[in-house]
Parts: sequence; structure tokens; C-alpha cells
Amino acid sequence: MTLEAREVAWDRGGRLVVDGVSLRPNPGETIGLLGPNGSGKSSLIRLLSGIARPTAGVVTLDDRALSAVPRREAARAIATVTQHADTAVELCVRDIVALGRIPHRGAFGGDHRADAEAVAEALERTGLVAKAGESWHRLSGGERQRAHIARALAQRPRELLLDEPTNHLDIRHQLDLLRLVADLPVTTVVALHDLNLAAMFCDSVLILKGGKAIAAGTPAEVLTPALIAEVYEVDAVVNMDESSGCPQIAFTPRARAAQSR
Ligand SMILES: Nc1ncnc2c1ncn2[C@@H]1O[C@H](COP(=O)(O)OP(=O)(O)OP(=O)(O)O)[C@@H](O)[C@H]1O
Repeated sequence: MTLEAREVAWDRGGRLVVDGVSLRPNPGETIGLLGPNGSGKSSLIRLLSGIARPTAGVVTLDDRALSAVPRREAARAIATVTQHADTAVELCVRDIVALGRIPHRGAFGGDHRADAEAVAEALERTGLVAKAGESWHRLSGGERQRAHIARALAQRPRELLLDEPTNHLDIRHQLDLLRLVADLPVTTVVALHDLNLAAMFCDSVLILKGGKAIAAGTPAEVLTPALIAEVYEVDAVVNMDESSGCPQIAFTPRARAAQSR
């Protein structure tokens, strides 16, 4: 049992930006949400997180409608890192990461030792120990992104929702972050643009186009040249990497005349 979407739809301003999508992760697996710009990845993550409610269908947590789960319980179970998360307040990295502990605090405060341990571990795992005292406003885009991931890890959630977590990261930190996420004993739904990263780190992928789920399965099953051409309108060659068993995708540019057809 875990966080599930059952035939969810979201009418946003008169248009279905998510249109009858179901997602049923196995506990502990990493699911990649893939699809072109505007295909509904962020919208689906918002529905799964409870930030928005579906106009049809239901999101469930352990078979209960998420909308009926007490807020604190949902906040303990689900951690979300959205795009463009920012703060105007003067906080240091450690303060940001400690925000992840708020759902665990009771009326009389929380377990301070557990909080400190969770924050320290999250800083360590995201490579931010040396930056712990640094002001948020002095961080680079990639460091901010890692601080948000650290906040989510400090929450020690069961379900992790990540919206393009690698978009500001250099290649080493992209690989480190997705390795970390894939190895966590946490069910993760991650929106990604990089198909090779999805192939390397996701147990399964769900492909969205125009708000609809058009394919789902393991990366090797789904990421075929035909599917990539249909969804992204680009030509690709897909080879199986013998050592990792993952598909590797190389893109071939289309001639200008073909593009404008
Ligand atoms: N506030 C809004 N009101 C109405 N429609 C919106 C709003 N925000 C986004 N949309 C629309 O919802 C659709 C899906 O957007 P969404 O951000 O979920 O896509 P995405 O797959 O995450 O895109 P990207 O890869 O560009 O981040 C888009 O067509 C977008 O224009």
C-alpha cells in the first residue's frame, strides 16, 4: 500500500491538464514521470502531494482518499520538492533542512535528538555539511536544489515526490542525487526530462502526453525509438548497455526541412 492515483483528472481553467491518469507504485520503487513540456508532470505531482485536488478520480494513501487523511499524517508520510521553491526569509541551510521536521513535532515540541540526527544525515547525504551555516540567499541554484532535497530527506517520508530535481545540478550531482533517491527505502515519483537518467535510475516510467498516460513499464520496455518519436518528435537510437542492463538513448537531429513539415 502506498500513494496511488486512480483515474485522476484535473480541469485547470477549462482544460484537462491531467486526464484520467492512474499510478500505482510498488512500495519502495522509483517511478519516473516523463513527457514533453506541458504534458502534465508537475500537475500530476501536485495532485499526488495533495497541494491540489483532482476534479475527477482519487488520490489515495494506504487505500484512503488523501483528502480524508489528517494533514499532519499526510505531511509525515509525503515529502514534496516542487520546482522554483524559494524563500524570502533569511534562513541558513540547516534551518531550511530542519523545516522537514515540522510534521514530526507534537504540541510539546518533538524529539530533539531525532530531529538533529535527521537533519545531520540529510545534510551529509546531499553533500551540504560544509554549507550548513550558509545563508539561503548565498547559495547557487544547484545548492538550493540540494537543500530542498535535504529538507525532504530530513522529513523521513514514506513517499517522495520530486519535480525535476536535477535541473540545476551538474552531472556529478545529478548522478549522486538520483543514486541516493533510487537507494532510499522510499516510494519515489520523480518528474524528469533526461531520458538517460530515467533509464539508469527508475524502476519504471510513466509517459505523459497532453495530460494522458500513453505508456508505462520498465525503461527498457517503454523507451523505444518509436515511442520517443511519437512523444517528443525526435529521432533516437536506443542501445542496451550490457554492463548496466539499461537502455542508452542517443538523439539524432532531424533535418530542418523535416522539422518544419
Ligand atoms: N495555473 C495554471 N492554470 C491553468 N493551466 C495551467 C496552470 N499551470 C500550468 N497549466 C497548464 O497545465 C499544463 C500542464 O502543465 P505542467 O506544468 O503540469 O506540465 P509539465 O509536464 O510539468 O511541463 P514542464 O516539463 O514544462 O515543466 C500546461 O499546458 C500548462 O499550460
